[in-house]
Amino acid sequence: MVVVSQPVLENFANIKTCKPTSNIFTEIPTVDLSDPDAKTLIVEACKEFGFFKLINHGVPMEFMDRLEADAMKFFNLPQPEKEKSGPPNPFGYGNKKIGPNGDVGWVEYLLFSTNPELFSQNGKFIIPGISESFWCFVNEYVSAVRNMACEVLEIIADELGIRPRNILSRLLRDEKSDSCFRLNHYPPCPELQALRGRNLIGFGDHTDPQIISIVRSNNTSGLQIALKDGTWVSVPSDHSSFFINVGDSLQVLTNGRFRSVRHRVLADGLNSRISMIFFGGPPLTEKITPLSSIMEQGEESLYNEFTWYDYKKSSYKTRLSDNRLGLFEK
Ligand SMILES: C=C1C[C@]23C[C@@]1(O)CC[C@H]2[C@@]12CC[C@H](O)[C@@](C)(C(=O)O1)[C@H]2[C@@H]3C(=O)O
Ligand SMILES: O=C(O)CCC(=O)C(=O)O
Ligand SMILES: [Fe+2]
Repeated sequence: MVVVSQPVLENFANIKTCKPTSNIFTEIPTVDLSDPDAKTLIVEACKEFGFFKLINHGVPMEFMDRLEADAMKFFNLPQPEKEKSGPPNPFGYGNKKIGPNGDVGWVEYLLFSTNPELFSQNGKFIIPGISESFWCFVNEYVSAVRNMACEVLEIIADELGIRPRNILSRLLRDEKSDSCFRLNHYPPCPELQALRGRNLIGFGDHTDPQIISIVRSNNTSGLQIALKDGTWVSVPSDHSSFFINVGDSLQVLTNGRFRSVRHRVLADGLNSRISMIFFGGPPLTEKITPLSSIMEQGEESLYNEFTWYDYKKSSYKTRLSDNRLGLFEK
């Protein structure tokens, strides 16, 4: 990776670029949630890729369309209007700067907590400048996607022999669940040609710290995942499906059986990309440790014991591409 030279492309100051990859992930594991074989396919995909595509998921298309339209309305506001909802701390509107430690990308975003106490107060949305309708559409979408994420986690529990089967899903349903929701807007970048064949990074490579992330985007591609051998592959977009990422916490809860997927987003030269991601996280006090019901006799945890609070605190001191889990490996 290189940093774009100054002052030629001042707009892109500090935004990284990467070599173009021609690998399209054509064999992307695709799971039909209504298929009786879904459980085997989900578990295989989580072990091999930490990633799969979900179809027939039961989340109404109107929920996605309504939210996407309101999100676009927000991102089309004049810059000073949007800035009324920022800076992110970590919740709120952010532009180019990702997290507190100097990461930047060709992206603007809104980050919300889904914890009711941090989402709204006295019937008012906690982030200023967000309309009532926008707030309702976020709520409607997040509730439906959370339910679907819980169904996936229960299927995983069944297939791995984890008892009780709601041991993972209850972490997302808990009223103190530290889940969050992100709307990302990657504006088109017509100046891309000036980068002489390199790609501009929209959202730099990273793994998600939570248990599970549910990604939905419009029909502009850009998402890439890293395979086990480190090769980057492009995920063809599909606006009616969800893409599911295993997060660091699920890697630990399964004692490394599942793999937390490294992913990134590249900017597009012509089209705007909108993505909506639900990050399913546990309550802050929850211990993130391998589930006893999957451990074989004599098997030891690969990780030192920590709570979600410890992990989150440590994560916010890291740069996006750091190996955050490495700090907790035995
Ligand atoms: C650079 C950072 C942004 C991030 C917090 C962090 O310090 C490291 C993890 C990042 C990440 C990646 C997944 C999600 O988008 C996110 C909300 C999260 O929980 O961890 C972001 C954080 C962020 O943007 O605040
Ligand atoms: O925008 C996307 O598709 C993915 C973004 C992402 O990985 C994140 O917000 O953590
Ligand atoms: Fe991510």
